[in-house]
Amino acid sequence: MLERSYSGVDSKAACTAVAHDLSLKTLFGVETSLAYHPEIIALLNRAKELASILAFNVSLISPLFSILQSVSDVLYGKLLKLRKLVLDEIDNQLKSNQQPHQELPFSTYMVLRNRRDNEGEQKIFRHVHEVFVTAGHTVASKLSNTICFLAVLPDIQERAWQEQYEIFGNDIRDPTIEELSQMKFLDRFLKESFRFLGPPFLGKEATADINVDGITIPRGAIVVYLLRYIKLHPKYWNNPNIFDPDRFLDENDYLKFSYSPFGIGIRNCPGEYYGTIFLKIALSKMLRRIKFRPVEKDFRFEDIKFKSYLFLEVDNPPKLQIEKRT
Ligand code: HEM
Repeated sequence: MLERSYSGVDSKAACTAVAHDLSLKTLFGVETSLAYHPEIIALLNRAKELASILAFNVSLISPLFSILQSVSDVLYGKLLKLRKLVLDEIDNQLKSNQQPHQELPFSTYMVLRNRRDNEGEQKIFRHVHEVFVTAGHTVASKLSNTICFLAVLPDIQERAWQEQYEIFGNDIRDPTIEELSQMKFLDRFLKESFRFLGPPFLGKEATADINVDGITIPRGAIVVYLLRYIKLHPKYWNNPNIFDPDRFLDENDYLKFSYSPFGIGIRNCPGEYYGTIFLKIALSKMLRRIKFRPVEKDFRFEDIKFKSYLFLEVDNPPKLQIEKRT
């Protein structure tokens, strides 16, 4: 039960718990309440940091493979409690499930199939862990970072709340798909947030010789495109460093490929729809219930520092004060 207000809330830990709980619930049908397990949250965040160090130093993976394997086994070992929570819940679900297995959540069905194929528990848990990383960490970091933007941009937060009020009045029920599609300002807010938060760069291998402005990129070359640079370049955006959701009012105002937070082409993100819907539901529910502001009152958007993990993330999230809306 929310009291009137809390001060000093660590949005990163809170959002890691919420996002992982929800992705486990959606994809495995498992209830975990990770907010009551701060040590698991800390380990999950450490695992993400390890993964991002490797992502930026792929050349280390091969020479250090056996060391990395042991580090990751220690990490998985420490996550035993989580493994138990998840696998016990899946077992309960399977025991009480009267439907054919195809009716189970997709990921539970995958675990079951792995078991039938006699995969070891370690391998099965790795499958569960992959879901944490792709579905849990991505939305957790986006959720905590967008809350941080709302907190330090009170006018934007007020407009986002106003839109919710127009759709729901004082009702705090879950939104329907139709109501989600009415949240145009929230859409623009998320788009603008992703301009600051998406991956700093993406890499692709050229599958054929490609000619770009007279320069030939040979087949097999790795092409790295610097998204961060493009998304904040004054050639493509007016006042690129200003946080302005309304720049997305007219989609013709920006070049298609100067904005691609979910990647481009056939290997783009398959979780785009899930991730966006997740964030809209979570933010809609929060905006209607609470107001965020930084404990340090002078903290402004310009004070935010970004750091590259797998994605760009707010490196210095302010502690938040949250206040219940009446
Ligand atoms: C809102 C948060 C998310 C963002 C910003 C995001 C962004 C991205 C980006 C930029 C890529 C690389 C695409 C490319 O190389 O062109 C990617 C790949 C991927 N994402 Fe996401 N993602 C998000 C959420 C999710 C979720 C929720 C899932 C799973 C349910 C997911 C699963 C994946 C997978 C499996 C890939 C690899 C696709 C492949 O290599 O074929 N993502 N994501």
